[in-house]
Amino acid sequence: MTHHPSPRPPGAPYRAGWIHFTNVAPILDSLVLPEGVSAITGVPTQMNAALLSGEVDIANISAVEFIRNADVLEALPDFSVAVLGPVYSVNLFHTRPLEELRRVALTAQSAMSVALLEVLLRERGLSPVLERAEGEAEALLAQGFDGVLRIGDSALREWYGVVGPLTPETTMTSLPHSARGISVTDLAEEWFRLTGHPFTFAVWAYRKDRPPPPALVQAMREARRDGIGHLADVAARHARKLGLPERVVQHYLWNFRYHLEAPDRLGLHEFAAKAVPGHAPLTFGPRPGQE
Ligand SMILES: C=C(O[C@@H]1C=C(C(=O)O)C=C[C@H]1O)C(=O)O
Repeated sequence: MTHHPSPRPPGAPYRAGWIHFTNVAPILDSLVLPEGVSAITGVPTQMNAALLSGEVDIANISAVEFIRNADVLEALPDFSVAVLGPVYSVNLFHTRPLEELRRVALTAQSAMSVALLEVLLRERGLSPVLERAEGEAEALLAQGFDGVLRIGDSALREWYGVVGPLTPETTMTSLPHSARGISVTDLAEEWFRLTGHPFTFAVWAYRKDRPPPPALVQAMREARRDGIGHLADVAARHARKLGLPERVVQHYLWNFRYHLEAPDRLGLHEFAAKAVPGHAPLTFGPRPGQE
């Protein structure tokens, strides 16, 4: 896919598009946009489209859209939403074993998780019917789907609703994977079982002809340092918003890898080879200090 919107006129404001899920809060919550930069927010598929149409100049987008459009996009070298092992918020809720799935409901909010699910099903030689359908997992399961893919804050809440509660004796990782007849398969954990690598869900991508002003990248790095340095506060604030225990949100957040380090790139390249064979080479901006 190649898009050619006209270049930004000199002096025009630089526009950012943020997917503002809780997992990006440690970067975005304390971000102070430099002068001349504005921002809109939306779900992943909206921000993917906004970046590709030229409506915004930079966005934290689904990694798969970065890979599919690697000919026109470049990514910041040190920003990611990645995990090694479970992520807790990219979940397949199912009522029969994976091998017996017939009809799976997909969310229209996410490009990444759909592409990941397709890779994981293919690796197991499975091919259930995949359909777009919105709604809560339990409601969709009651309507005849035997699998429901959910992402983001609502997936985290629904996961906890099925497998919780956390008690002082338990940890997030010791919670069961099924309860009340519903199993939850965490797609990032499945990816880890398959590859032993992290899974990179999002990168911060921009059009190659519209790189971000250095002041914006600097502000993002400072905001991330502040957010990670005050993770308990970020978690407490978002736990209230989500209606989840603080301990759950704190574990959810500290589990993310936000710096696109070598293992995260390895996972990204491995996923790219599996999901988008023949993709253009992935390019990244200069590393901090080398700009
Ligand atoms: C892991 C998640 O990460 C997000 C998932 C995305 C997607 O599925 O396309 C895009 C951006 C990420 O921030 C999540 O929100 O559950």
